[in-house]
Amino acid sequence: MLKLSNVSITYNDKAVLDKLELTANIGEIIGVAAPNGTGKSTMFNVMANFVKPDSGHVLFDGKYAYRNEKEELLIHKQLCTFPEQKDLFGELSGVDHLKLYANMWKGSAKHVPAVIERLQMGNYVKRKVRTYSLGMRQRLCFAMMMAADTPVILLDEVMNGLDVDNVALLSECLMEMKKDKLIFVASHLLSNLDLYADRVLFLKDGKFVHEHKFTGENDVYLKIETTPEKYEILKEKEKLPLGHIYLANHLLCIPLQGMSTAEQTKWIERMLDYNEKEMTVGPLGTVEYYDKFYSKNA
Ligand SMILES: Nc1ncnc2c1ncn2[C@@H]1O[C@H](COP(=O)(O)OP(=O)(O)OP(=O)(O)O)[C@@H](O)[C@H]1O
Repeated sequence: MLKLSNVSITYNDKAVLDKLELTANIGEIIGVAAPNGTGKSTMFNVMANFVKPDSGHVLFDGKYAYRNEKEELLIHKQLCTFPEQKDLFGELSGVDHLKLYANMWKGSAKHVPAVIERLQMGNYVKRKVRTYSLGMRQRLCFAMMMAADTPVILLDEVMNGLDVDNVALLSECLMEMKKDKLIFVASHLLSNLDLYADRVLFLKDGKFVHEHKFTGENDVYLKIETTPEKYEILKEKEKLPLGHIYLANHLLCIPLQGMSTAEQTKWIERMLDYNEKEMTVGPLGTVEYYDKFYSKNA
């Protein structure tokens, strides 16, 4: 559906995207994680052709690239980027915004009432946008994208400024929407990505340094909260298994895959002496991979 090939872009002598490769398909939610200023928005801007890469290209449906206006139009009919709050019109109502997006992409606004109902916006959507709170505006931006209902959606910081209930509501909507869409979500709300993403891409130095897939077949780790001092003692006294990692100066992860039950139990018992807060068993999540790639001691 969407393919990036050899995409590079340099700003001020820094390769923000460096020969980036990616293939993504309908039915997927793809999380993109990286610290501020890494290149997530730049990647979306290239996907939407708001920025031309120095080299490489974006291909849709195996045939359309941004080679001319006709192709750009064909792609833009299929792709919607998350509107920014600053692009909303204070003197128009939420309904006006929704109708605008619905008509622009679908040529009809028949589905707008269903969007309003799903996002529980009925009590304020007829008011002028200048009277909305931050969270109300953010929900409207999300609703506009639902109204556009395109097959490809690029969401940059979609959960910004939302309370817990609204994060849960939008997360549910994303899961409902994904069956006939390809959705990208760039977010700093890392554990939220674990809820709905099929895979999370970690961008660093212009490339994806890791792709975390939520396949249900991820490696299982024993995760122990321990101090750097205790970790140093551990390294000396215990022969830690190959593949263990110590994340962000606080979390030791010991791979349990391939160990017998007796061996696994032995490690749990041994770690009781070193554990500071809690000890858990499970796969590494987005937060832990993020620590692995971006914490100061990574
Ligand atoms: N038009 C531009 N001119 C010069 N530098 C730019 C331009 N656009 C982006 N950059 C630089 O490219 C880098 C990546 O920026 P980008 O906005 O893509 O990061 P991001 O990962 O989306 O960050 P954030 O999480 O803060 O939104 C930054 O160093 C930024 O200053």
